[in-house]
Amino acid sequence: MIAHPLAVPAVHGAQSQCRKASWYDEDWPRQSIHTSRDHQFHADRRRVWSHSFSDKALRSYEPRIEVYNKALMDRLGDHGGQPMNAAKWFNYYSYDVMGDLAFSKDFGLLRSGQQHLAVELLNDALGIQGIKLPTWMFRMLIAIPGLTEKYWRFIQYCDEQLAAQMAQKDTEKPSLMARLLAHAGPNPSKSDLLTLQSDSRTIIVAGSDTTAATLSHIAYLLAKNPEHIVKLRQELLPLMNADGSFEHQKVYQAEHLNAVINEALRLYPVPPTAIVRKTPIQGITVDGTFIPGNINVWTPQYVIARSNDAYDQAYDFIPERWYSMPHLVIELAGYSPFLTGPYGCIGRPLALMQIRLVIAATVSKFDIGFPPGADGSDFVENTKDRFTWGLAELNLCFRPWQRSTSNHS
Ligand code: HEM
Repeated sequence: MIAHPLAVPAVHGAQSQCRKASWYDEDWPRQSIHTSRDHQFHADRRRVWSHSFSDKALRSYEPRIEVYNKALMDRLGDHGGQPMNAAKWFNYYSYDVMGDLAFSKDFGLLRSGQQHLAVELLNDALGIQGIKLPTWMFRMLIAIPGLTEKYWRFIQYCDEQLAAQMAQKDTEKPSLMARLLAHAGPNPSKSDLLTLQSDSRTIIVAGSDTTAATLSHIAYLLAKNPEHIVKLRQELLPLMNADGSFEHQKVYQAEHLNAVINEALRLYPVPPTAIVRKTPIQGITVDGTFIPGNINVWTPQYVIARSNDAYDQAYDFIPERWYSMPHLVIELAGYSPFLTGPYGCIGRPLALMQIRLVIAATVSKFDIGFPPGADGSDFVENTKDRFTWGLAELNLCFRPWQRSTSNHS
């Protein structure tokens, strides 16, 4: 582990010779855009995926996302300001959005309010991976019949989503998976099929879990620091449409909104710790220290975020450090919540669009606070690092708020 801000560009930057470590082989022979360790295979796969994240594609997703955004606001409102597990509802929201965009399928979690088998399986599967066993031990464990049944049921579930998508002929709503299938052609080879199955799993995990965790942490931080809800409203309400909705085009440059998201991702990055890379044979040098070749390294964003070498007042939630108080960022190179370089998050623009629109809608409709006597410490203390975050219950009150009912905010 190298908890040094300058290790981030050295290990993950565009010029770095470090490559994905054997941890990514856990699913071999399946390899996706995320798990492939073959540089050329990965670059080719990324090219295929990139069409789904163009500006044009993103614009076409916005009305689809808006449907789930409205449903989420309805659900937050249904509780009438009483305590509710916000992490659960953000999870349902991000899973519904992922189902629609990735598979043209409405999973209906927000509508039904019922835990979906897939979310349960996803949590169980990530729980097993979160133990972070050495790859050989993990592969041995999952080969023992019955021991890791839930893990295999999740893999099977992802394969079924792909099969359903393959069976679907024409759809009015193009999906990420349909684009990947179109590229593979009508009769994908056995290895193409393995890749598509693995990509299906990547979409389900990367496309929902990360966004839900970030929304939950932002809501927690806003409940703890309500002065930033006031500040967000001052910035966002002038950008709101007459019907109370927001357009991404109008809010994507809102500096305090972006700063709140940046600061939440600094304090609670996903994944928080281990994005493991293998150093090149000749080794690397970080701030004058030589790191030998052929070893596993990672640069824990969670730890670097709390380092005084990287940030002034490192433990404090100060969104302004990202625009009007840049002196509070001592070493910017250490901040990389979506990673940079060849393996950086391809879903970044989609994730940011969803988060901006949900936060704008939430603060324009609700005050966010903790139930009486609570301060949210249960949430942070019981949330676990299991590659992404295994979120604990986040009990929050969303009290309806309207501009006319408040004097100052
Ligand atoms: C706040 C939300 C998100 C955060 C913080 C985030 C962060 C990251 C990070 C740090 C990585 C590198 C992981 C590694 O190398 O093991 C990554 C990779 C990836 N992310 Fe995201 N992500 C988010 C949302 C999304 C969404 C919505 C999608 C959409 C499907 C997505 C798709 C991917 C994919 C496909 C990769 C693998 C890219 C590659 O290896 O070339 N992510 N993400």
